[in-house]
Amino acid sequence: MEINNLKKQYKGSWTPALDGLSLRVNAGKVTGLLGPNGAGKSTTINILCGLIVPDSGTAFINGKNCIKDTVSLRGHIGVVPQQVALFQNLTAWENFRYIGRLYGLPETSINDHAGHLLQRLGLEKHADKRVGRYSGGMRRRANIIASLLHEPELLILDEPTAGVDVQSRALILEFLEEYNRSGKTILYTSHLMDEAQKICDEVVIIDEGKLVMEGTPDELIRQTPDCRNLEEVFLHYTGHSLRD
Ligand SMILES: Nc1ncnc2c1ncn2[C@@H]1O[C@H](COP(=O)(O)OP(=O)(O)OP(=O)(O)O)[C@@H](O)[C@H]1O
Repeated sequence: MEINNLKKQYKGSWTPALDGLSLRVNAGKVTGLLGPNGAGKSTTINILCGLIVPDSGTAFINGKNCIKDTVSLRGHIGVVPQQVALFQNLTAWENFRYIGRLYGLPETSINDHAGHLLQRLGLEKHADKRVGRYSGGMRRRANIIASLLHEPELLILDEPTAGVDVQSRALILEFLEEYNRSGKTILYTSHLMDEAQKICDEVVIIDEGKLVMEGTPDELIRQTPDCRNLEEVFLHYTGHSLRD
């Protein structure tokens, strides 16, 4: 995945959300897209998914243009948005069957694949409950399953562990590592630096819509004076001022 010189300014906004952002995500790696509030992470993800059109710049996934080839890209990427994107009045099974049909998947493949993922993400006993009755952690896990039904090569997650309990978080991270070991590429955003340091092969730090630093967590920690962990590196490059 490659982004070049992306610029985006929302209508009515004084400052750009993306101000010439360029970055690369290598295939088969877990890459963390990190930045303070308002840095431009969700805007970047939404452009990659074809939900937002940038003012200028390019974005390619597997050689396909994210701005022009949105329909053909859909089969290659799975997206887990910050907000739970499931019907609250339907059960998990009903949601997955509906989403699977939208992707044109055969019924048997939806059943097999969703069944396996429900079990792997600890939801098999709750599959016939309405999603509206799920806890926050269960909703997040169900959201991940929905994004994986079509077995995408690239999985993009926007803060997948925000606001979940320790158990759900541990299971989600373990699952993502396992998914990556099966050869898939993951791009994810988080404000949790210890988590990013643990699971990311590479991290990209952005701020005010621009690239600040990129590299492996170890490289960045070694290169940055007086920093012992990724959180210290992050604060070193993005500063201590609040982004209210
Ligand atoms: N729909 C919108 N209309 C106007 N401004 C927006 C819109 N969406 C985002 N912005 C602004 O664009 C900038 C980048 O926002 P974005 O949501 O991409 O940042 P982020 O890094 O994902 O932040 P967070 O960590 O808080 O989720 C912010 O200043 C935000 O207020």
